[in-house]
Amino acid sequence: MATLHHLVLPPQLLSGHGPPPLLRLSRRPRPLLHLLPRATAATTGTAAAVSTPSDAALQNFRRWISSQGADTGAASPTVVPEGLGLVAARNLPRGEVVAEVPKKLWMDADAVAASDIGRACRSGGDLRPWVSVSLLILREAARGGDSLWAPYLAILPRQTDSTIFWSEEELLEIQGTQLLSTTMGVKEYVQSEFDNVEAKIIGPNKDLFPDTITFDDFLWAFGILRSRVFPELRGDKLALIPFADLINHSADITSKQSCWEIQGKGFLGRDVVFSLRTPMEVKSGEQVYVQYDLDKSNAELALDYGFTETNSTRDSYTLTLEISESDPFYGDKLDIAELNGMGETAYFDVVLGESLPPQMITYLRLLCLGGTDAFLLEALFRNKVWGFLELPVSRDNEESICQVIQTACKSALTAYHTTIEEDEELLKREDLQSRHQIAVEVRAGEKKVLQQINDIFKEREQELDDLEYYQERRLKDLGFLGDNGDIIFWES
Ligand SMILES: C[S@@+](CC[C@H](N)C(=O)[O-])C[C@H]1O[C@@H](n2cnc3c(N)ncnc32)[C@H](O)[C@@H]1O
Repeated sequence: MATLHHLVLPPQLLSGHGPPPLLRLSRRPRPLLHLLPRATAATTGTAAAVSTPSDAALQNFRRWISSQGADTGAASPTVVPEGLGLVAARNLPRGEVVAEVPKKLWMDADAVAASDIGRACRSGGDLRPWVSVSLLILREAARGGDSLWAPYLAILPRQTDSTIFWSEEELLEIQGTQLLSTTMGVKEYVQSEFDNVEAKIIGPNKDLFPDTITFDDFLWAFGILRSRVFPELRGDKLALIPFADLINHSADITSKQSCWEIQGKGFLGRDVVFSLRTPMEVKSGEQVYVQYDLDKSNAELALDYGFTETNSTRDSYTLTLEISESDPFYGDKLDIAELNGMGETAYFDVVLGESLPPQMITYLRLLCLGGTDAFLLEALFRNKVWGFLELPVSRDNEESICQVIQTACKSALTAYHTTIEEDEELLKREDLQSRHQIAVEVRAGEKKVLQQINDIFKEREQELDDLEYYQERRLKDLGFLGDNGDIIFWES
């Protein structure tokens, strides 16, 4: 039987009245974040309610970046509605270099290796690049003014509106969403990585990490990387690039062309720089923007960066389909799925206003195959069955995929605590706080996609009598069935 997962709120978020907390006698560790002085003023209004650095910190950062050999004359870090951003210091034609940041300023694996935590990170075994760069950020923050990066660390935000930083109360606004489940999954993953580095690196190296590093500190570093690393610089290439990472996102930029490159400069090209270019012409005094990622859904934007777009192509829902182990044909179905590049579980991202992903219906037909259609699962058909499943197999099979999906969509829709109409009313309000707005946009988007999927299969259910099924196609192929559906006998 096909199963389609919808995601439920973890019990601790369903009620504000859990069991009384256990009394702990240990001192609550003081988070390292107090060492990070991104300052005071909070921007309000339609944009994110983010804190912005003091004038002094910003001036200090500007002085530092140019004194370190970065070429940043084309744009200036400035307070903008999105927090900090880069504002053009002169008219910039499309493709003009906005900044060149030398490698010695990047916070990346090489910087970790060259730093005083390099040896500890190496001895910690196979640390993921983001984990070791996070430790570098935290270590450098703890070194205060002694750190090369102190002026940069001082202007980093303490938080973004990413859902990883939301309170339990704020998370209640995304009850029932896939975003909630992903957020909780990411936090659990970060927690397990934290437990590992705490045991292997932080604990045994008190000389390097004399201040307590809490999970919140580590989550902050993770959030900084997640929101500021250019998407193509992930994995081993992961690097935080001061100054270049101040560039904000605009939905108006739809070019797929990359806005940056890594270049060799100077004698024999030995001086490696990160070169950021403007994807659009920008007038002096205007903010330079880029497109962070055209393929991310609103839920992904909310999780990674803490904002969403009103563009409906960002609304999506991931259907998870799986061949149940209790299915009497489990082995055969799995074999067929694997032969066709799929597995026991398949994920399909359905986007609002777009047709269903290729192979979704084929996979669904496989999941629901049974009864008198089960002969198609026999070894004899193994190499052809996927092709057969691309078209309707039988009325029973097609009816059951329609019902499975409609039941699953309806069940997923009941997990949300508001209707699409209620969400749309809320979105008309101008006083919505940024996190509330993100929550409403994501949950409304998910529900619209679920509704769309439900409607597609409801409509299909009405058409079951008009579809052509495997047996008819087969008879036609063999020349036994006329176009109007009558059986052709040799005698006639
Ligand atoms: C790469 S940083 C850009 C610099 C950042 N604004 C700062 O103050 O340091 C990405 C973060 O900027 C903010 N941001 C960027 N583009 C935005 C947008 N279009 N709307 C709202 N916030 C945005 C989000 O907080 C995001 O996580």
